[in-house]
Amino acid sequence: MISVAEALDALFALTHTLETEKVPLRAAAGRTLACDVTARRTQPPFAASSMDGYALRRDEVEPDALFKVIGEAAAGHRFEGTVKAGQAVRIFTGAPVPQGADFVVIQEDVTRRGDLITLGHSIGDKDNIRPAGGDFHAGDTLSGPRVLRPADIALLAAMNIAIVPVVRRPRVAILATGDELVQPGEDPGPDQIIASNSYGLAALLADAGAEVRLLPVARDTPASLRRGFELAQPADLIVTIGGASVGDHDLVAPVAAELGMQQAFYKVAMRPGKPLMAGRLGDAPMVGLPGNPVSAMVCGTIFVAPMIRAMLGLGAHPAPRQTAPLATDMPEGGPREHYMRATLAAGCVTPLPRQDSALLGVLSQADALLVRPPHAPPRARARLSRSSRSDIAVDRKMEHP
Ligand SMILES: Nc1nc2c(c(=O)[nH]1)N[C@H]1C(S)=C(S)[C@@H](COP(=O)(O)OP(=O)(O)OC[C@H]3O[C@@H](n4cnc5c(N)ncnc54)[C@H](O)[C@@H]3O)O[C@H]1N2
Ligand code: MOO
Repeated sequence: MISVAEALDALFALTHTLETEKVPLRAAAGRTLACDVTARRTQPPFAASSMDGYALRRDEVEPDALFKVIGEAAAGHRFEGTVKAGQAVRIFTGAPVPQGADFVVIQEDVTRRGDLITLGHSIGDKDNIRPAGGDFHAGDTLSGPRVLRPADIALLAAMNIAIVPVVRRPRVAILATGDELVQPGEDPGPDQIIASNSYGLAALLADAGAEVRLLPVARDTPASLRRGFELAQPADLIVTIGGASVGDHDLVAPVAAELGMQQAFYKVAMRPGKPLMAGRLGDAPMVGLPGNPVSAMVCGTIFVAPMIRAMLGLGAHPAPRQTAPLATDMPEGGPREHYMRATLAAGCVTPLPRQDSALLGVLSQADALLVRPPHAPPRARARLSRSSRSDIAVDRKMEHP
């Protein structure tokens, strides 16, 4: 059996960065910016007032100084003239500062009578002017690749970028297998259960940036599985669920092999998730996830979501990890790397008491996976010493590593 790190490397070797496409700015949120984008303008494009008040010359600011108001500058409407000695221009937030002026006195510090103003006594040094280019200059870049957050969308808009180059979303086809499976909302027979994994995986991979197709469940026959693989094309990644183990009805590997799958590996030294398989089927990588619900979700988090990010050009990186103090004593670990469902509270990590890989209720309570290396020695609960810290994978929401 290969290690988790070896399996992840083999999976990354099956992927490549997808091509770039252009989308309108409104459709770019959450997408991956494909390359550096260059600002088409300077912001602000002119020195702008940051307050409502009066624009005048700094060297004339002194208590009780008197000025004549010669005009007005509002946002979108500059004052065309020049401010000379003894003159001021009424100005509003966002307006271009008129020529000759280099200071804005806020209106609260001014007394106005007709077109004359008198300054108050506590004006201070702040000029209340935002310099041209104070935010960014034409030619500055927003660097890619990166996942575009709302703040990035605002920045691109200000840069006057209406069409955004993004990496195409990986098309993922999810094929659940098993005679026992029906869709949510259907009426299961006495021996049937709901195909929960497909929905959890779809949510996980869509969140990672994929465009997910859920195929009809394949029955436990070679013909139905073959049909499922046909329906999976075209895809950038085919993910099967179930039928990966050694039972008489576990047909994914033999049928995929018959269709020409070149196997990269089968079985990983991890718990849960041991019967994971992967390879290339036609042009697309294929990952065969184990059927147990938690196994499928853990493998999705540790392997498939990182593959999606690699295809988006975000780099070949494992799910993020951090360390946290252990809140409870732990016995010696087993031979496989163990991804234990755990909770984080007050910065400390606690494994949940039941770790059966069928328990979705436990997975839903978890907000982290506690990673125990193979043959981990017993661990005492942390007493605020660094040596008692344990690795945890993924962030608070397991679907978003
Ligand atoms: N003799 C052995 N038996 C098993 C071994 C083994 O090494 N030797 N490995 C066990 C482990 S570990 C796992 S994990 C499972 C993996 O089995 P399969 O990938 O073949 O999965 P299935 O048998 O099809 O299903 C297992 C379990 O999960 C349920 N399931 C399947 N698909 C879905 C779905 N889309 N949504 C919800 N639940 C699903 C299925 O009904 C079964 O209960 O094998 C062990 N056995
Ligand atoms: O590997 Mo299975 O995934 O332990 O339940």
